Amino acid sequence: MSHLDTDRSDTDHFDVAIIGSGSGNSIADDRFADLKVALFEEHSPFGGTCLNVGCIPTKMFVYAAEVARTIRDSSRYGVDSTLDAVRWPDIVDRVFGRIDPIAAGGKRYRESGSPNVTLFSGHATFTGPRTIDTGTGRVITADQVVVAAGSRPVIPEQVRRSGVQFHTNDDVMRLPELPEHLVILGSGYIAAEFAHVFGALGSKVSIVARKDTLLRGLDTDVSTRFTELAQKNWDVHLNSGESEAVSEDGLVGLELADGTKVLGDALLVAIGREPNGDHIGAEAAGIELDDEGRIVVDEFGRTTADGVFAIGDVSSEYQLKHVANHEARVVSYNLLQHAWEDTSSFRAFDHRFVPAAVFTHPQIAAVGLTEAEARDAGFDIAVKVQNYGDVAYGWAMEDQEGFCKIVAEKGTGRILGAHVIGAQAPTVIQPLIQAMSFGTTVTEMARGQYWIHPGLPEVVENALLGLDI
Ligand SMILES: Cc1cc2nc3c(=O)[nH]c(=O)nc-3n(C[C@H](O)[C@H](O)[C@H](O)COP(=O)(O)OP(=O)(O)OC[C@H]3O[C@@H](n4cnc5c(N)ncnc54)[C@H](O)[C@@H]3O)c2cc1C
Ligand SMILES: NC(=O)c1ccc[n+]([C@@H]2O[C@H](COP(=O)([O-])OP(=O)(O)OC[C@H]3O[C@@H](n4cnc5c(N)ncnc54)[C@H](O)[C@@H]3O)[C@@H](O)[C@H]2O)c1
Repeated sequence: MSHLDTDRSDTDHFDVAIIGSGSGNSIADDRFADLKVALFEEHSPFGGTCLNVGCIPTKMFVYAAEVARTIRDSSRYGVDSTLDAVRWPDIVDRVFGRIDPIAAGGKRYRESGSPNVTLFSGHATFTGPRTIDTGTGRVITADQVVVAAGSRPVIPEQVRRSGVQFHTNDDVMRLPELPEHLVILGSGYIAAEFAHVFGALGSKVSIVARKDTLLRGLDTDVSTRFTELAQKNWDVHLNSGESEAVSEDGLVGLELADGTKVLGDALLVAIGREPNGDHIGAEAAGIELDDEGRIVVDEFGRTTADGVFAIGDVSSEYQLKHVANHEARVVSYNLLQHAWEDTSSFRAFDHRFVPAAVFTHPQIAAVGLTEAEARDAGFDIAVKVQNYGDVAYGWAMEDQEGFCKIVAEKGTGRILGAHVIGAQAPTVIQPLIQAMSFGTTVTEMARGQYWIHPGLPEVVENALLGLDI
């Protein structure tokens, strides 16, 4: 018996407690069949952000937006077509008609299909070390706990107190009608993806960004190109300063620092997401949060409280589902070691080459260091920017927007970063993620394999060959 174990005969005592049914729900698989597990989810629908209000529905909307865009752009290829109508309610039904039953099925499974798991549909709050008020009238204890409580949209105080009606990713995908004019506060992933979705489906889109570029966290060449293209596609207000939410004549929107009013019939707030670690009684549990409200974890996912792990948006600087999934796999394994202080049998998080993609128009994907980060880190680097339009498939697409940029270390030929903007960027970049993860050098990658001709990944091949390493 480890020092974490307590009295197993107590009905309110569990082997493992998991707070959050997003990535947390994947932890208790068949390997946990002999363990008594408590799972907490306060929200309906069940299944967390990615399934219900994040990755999955947004990408289903993005696909519909791509179809609409393809139709609108078809004449440049000699194919004339007209977009007859966008049936927004049918698009919403297609998305949630698929997702809602999956969420309901997931909940049913945890309620009645997995006998070792007890689902508590309430807000979990620590009242002491590994002691949790379930929000359903019971207090439970557990030998080990995983906090997988995710994050929520940041709402600026001036928007909150204005009383102006606004939306977030939680509800904007279920609007009863397609807005004629959507005003978006923010310039990051969510703003870029929803601008594409609503813009392509027919809404006028205004983006209000505090600074001079959209998607500022990305490589400068990518964010600059994206900002230029966004200015052609949408009504973009850069350097807005702090905006106030306003409503006028039945319209809602923002008043920028210079007094300009940007008004439409719906306002979307997308200025980042904050971790939910401040809502779980962290202090009573002995769980430390950092300055940005994230739960502090080590490479094994251990928090500062004995027996308590954390994964995903609540503790990770990467608010990405593939990272939350990876962390869930690692912590799931570590839980089964029934160890805490002796980490010799534990697995560690691998955050070396975390990729990300923005499913906007054009699509964007990145992995590793930006050019500026590589220079700041003191690397002697070679950089190559290869246009989609330089390779045969890019000609076929008449592409004048996309490029693949690779940053590599001179001498060693090590790939330090890759940045793609253009059609299918998240797919085009995957071989570069693989090369970086397995330590394949520029020359090995460029010439150690065939590149299908004339496939789009030839843009990667040519970028590699163009590097002066
Ligand atoms: C619009 C949008 C699009 C996105 N698209 C992508 C994408 O394309 N690719 C990608 O990689 N990532 C994407 N993400 C990010 C991704 O959704 C998150 O990184 C991921 O879902 C985080 O998973 P998680 O398990 O940490 O948290 P969540 O999935 O948020 O799960 C946390 C759960 O815990 C519950 N909970 C919280 N506190 C308590 C409590 N005290 N008691 C009981 N229950 C509690 C919450 O209700 C929630 O269901 C997107 C996010 C958004 C918002
Ligand atoms: N495809 C994907 O993987 C995907 C898609 C959507 C969301 N996500 C995840 O969700 C996270 C949150 O997305 P997001 O777009 O809300 O945040 P974000 O961090 O991507 O971008 C937020 C933007 O809002 C700006 N901002 C901050 N405060 C502001 C204010 N008061 N007024 C105006 N602008 C302000 C910031 O400068 C930043 O550019 C992302 O960082 C990402 O990790 C991922």
